[in-house]
Amino acid sequence: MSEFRVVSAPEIVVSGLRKRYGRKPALDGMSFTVRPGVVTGFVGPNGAGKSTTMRVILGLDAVDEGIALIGGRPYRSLRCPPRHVGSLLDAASPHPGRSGRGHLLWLAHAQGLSARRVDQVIELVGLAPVARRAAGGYSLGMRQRLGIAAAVLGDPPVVVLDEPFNGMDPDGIIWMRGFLRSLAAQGRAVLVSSHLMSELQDTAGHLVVAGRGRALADAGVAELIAGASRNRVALRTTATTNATRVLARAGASVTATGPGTLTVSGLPADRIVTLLGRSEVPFTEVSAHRATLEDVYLELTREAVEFRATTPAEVSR
Ligand SMILES: Nc1ncnc2c1ncn2[C@@H]1O[C@H](COP(=O)(O)OP(=O)(O)OP(=O)(O)O)[C@@H](O)[C@H]1O
Repeated sequence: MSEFRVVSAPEIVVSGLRKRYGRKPALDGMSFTVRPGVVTGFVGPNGAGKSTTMRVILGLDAVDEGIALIGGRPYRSLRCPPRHVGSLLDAASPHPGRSGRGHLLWLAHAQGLSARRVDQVIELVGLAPVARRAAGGYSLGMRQRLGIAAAVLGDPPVVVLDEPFNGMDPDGIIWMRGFLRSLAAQGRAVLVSSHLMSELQDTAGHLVVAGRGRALADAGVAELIAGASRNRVALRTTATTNATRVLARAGASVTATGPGTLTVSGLPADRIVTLLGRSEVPFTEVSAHRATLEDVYLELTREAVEFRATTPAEVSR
C-alpha cells in the first residue's frame, strides 16, 4: 500500500447478473454497488452465489445476462488489471519449494514492481519472520496472508477478497479486521466475502446479504441494525412459558433468545408491562432490543439457506 491516500477509487457496480449451471441458477439477478472508503461485507449462506459473483467481477466467469463494471469498465478491458484491482479467490498456493518472498518477487516482476515493494507488503501482512522459508510449510493462515500480500502488491484502489478469514486464528482475524479497515480508510473500495457474520463485526460499514443468487439487502450496517431492532422488545423473566402465552394471546410474536430471555415483537414495551402485570407474570426487565448483525443476517437469509439442519423443536412439531 502506498503511504498516500487513494484519491478517487472507482466503484464496483454489479448489475442484474444471471448465470445457470445446468438447470440450476447460480446467479439470479445479483445487483449491488461497492463504494470506495468503506468495507463492503458480502455475506450469505453456502451456495448463495458470492464466489461466482466475485469471479464475474474479476472477468473469470461469463454470465448469461447482466454486467459487472469497475470504474465503468469490465475487468478484462482494464490496462494492467492488478494495478487497478487486487484480488484473493483462494489462499495462495505458491510452488512448495519457493519461499513466500520468492513467490511475491515472481509476481512483482510480472507487474514491473520492485523488490522494495515486495518487502513493504511482506511487512504489511506480518509475514517477515517466515518470508524466506519454503512456502510448502506455511499454515493456511500464512498462505492467506501471502495471498493478501499478492493482492495489494500493485497498490490497487479496488480490493476483492473471497473468504480471507478462512483458516485464520483469533490473532489473525483481529489483524485482518484492522487491515481491511485501513484499506478502506485510505479510500479504497473493498469487497470481502464471508459466511460468518461475526468475522465482519466492527469491520464492514456496508453489507450485501446474498441468498439464492441475488442480493437480499444492500445497505449500511447501521441502517440494517436499526431496521432489525425496530419494534422489538427484550424481556427477562423466570416464567417464559406463561409470558409467551399471555403476550401471544395479545397478538405478539415471541421468540426465546436465551435462558430466561424472550424477544417480543408486535407490542410496545408499556403494553407488555401492563399485560404481564395484569396476569401476575413476574419479570425483571423489559427493554428495547438492539439487534446484532447476526440477527439481521439470520432474518434476511432464513428463506434462502440451501442446506439447513432441522432443529429439535421443528422435529417435535
Ligand atoms: N463450476 C460450477 N459448476 C456447477 N455448479 C456450480 C459451479 N460453481 C458454482 N456452482 C453452483 O452455483 C451456486 C453458487 O455457488 P457459489 O460458490 O458462487 O456460492 P457461494 O455463496 O460462494 O457459496 P460458498 O459460501 O459455499 O462458497 C451453488 O449452487 C453452486 O453449487
